[in-house]
Amino acid sequence: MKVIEVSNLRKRYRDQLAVDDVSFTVEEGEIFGVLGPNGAGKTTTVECVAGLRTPDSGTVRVLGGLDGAELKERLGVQLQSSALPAKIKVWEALDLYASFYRAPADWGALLERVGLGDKRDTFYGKLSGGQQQRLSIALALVGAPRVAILDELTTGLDPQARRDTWELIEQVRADGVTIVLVTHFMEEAERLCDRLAVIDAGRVVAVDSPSGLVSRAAAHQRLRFRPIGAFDGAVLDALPEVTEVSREGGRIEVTGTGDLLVAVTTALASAGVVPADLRVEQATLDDAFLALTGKKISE
Ligand SMILES: Nc1ncnc2c1ncn2[C@@H]1O[C@H](COP(=O)(O)OP(=O)(O)OP(=O)(O)O)[C@@H](O)[C@H]1O
Repeated sequence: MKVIEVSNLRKRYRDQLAVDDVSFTVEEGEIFGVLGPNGAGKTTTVECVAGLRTPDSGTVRVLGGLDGAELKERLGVQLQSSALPAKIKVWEALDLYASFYRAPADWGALLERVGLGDKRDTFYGKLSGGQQQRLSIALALVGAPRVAILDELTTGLDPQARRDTWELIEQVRADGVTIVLVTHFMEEAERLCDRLAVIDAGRVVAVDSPSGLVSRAAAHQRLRFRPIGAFDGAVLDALPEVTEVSREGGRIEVTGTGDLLVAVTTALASAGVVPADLRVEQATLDDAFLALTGKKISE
């Protein structure tokens, strides 16, 4: 079931065209990434999805067409700008946010879940960056939403806090919440997202799984090995994944697409050839992004 349908979305701020033509759909239960460099139009797009901005044109349908109060009940949003006053205590923030919903989650349990059980009475201003981020995730979830939009979830966090947050997001998804994750971190996108929309300059340049993007955009992967056994290049030439087989001294170099490693190793095994010193130069999501947009994403 599609929980979000965005079609031909367009949004201009005075002389700045922020979102030019964005379309994508999000399936129930997936972690859907919106990936792009700074200023690509990601935040504007998700603000339109959340009903916080009105698009100039195009349509957004969430959960079959909810809007207004119904939409707010079902959608949890964590935006980059949602800073709280320094003097609000953790429990007060949760209690306040819970009061906005007809059927809120048990925020005590949520607090434990985000690892802030012992910070109930701490002022927001006294929390570390990672703890503030965790609280903002708890606040996005306090209405027990079916869809959560999380914008730049781990920006500014150290690597450990970032990994902890990723684990938390996976648990939230396991509970059946559909998640839209705005990010410009490739590692985060690769690790968490089932599918991604790559956005550049207000346009969607591709929608696919991380591995699909990698194999689609970064067409050429390369394998190198030293064959042990009687090697005949024709065995590999015949594979649809293989584009080229070349020899360099005693080493073989194979370029190709798709599941090249599996295809080549399987074919070699059936031909009785052992690929010694096998090296794989795997394309990454960074390569895919570069191939799709012509630029490197800034971290
Ligand atoms: N309220 C606003 N008024 C005017 N221009 C805006 C406003 N918000 C965003 N913009 C501009 O619209 C473009 C898209 O911004 P947006 O915040 O949607 O991108 P983004 O991909 O989320 O970037 P970032 O990761 O830096 O937040 C940018 O050029 C930005 O400067």
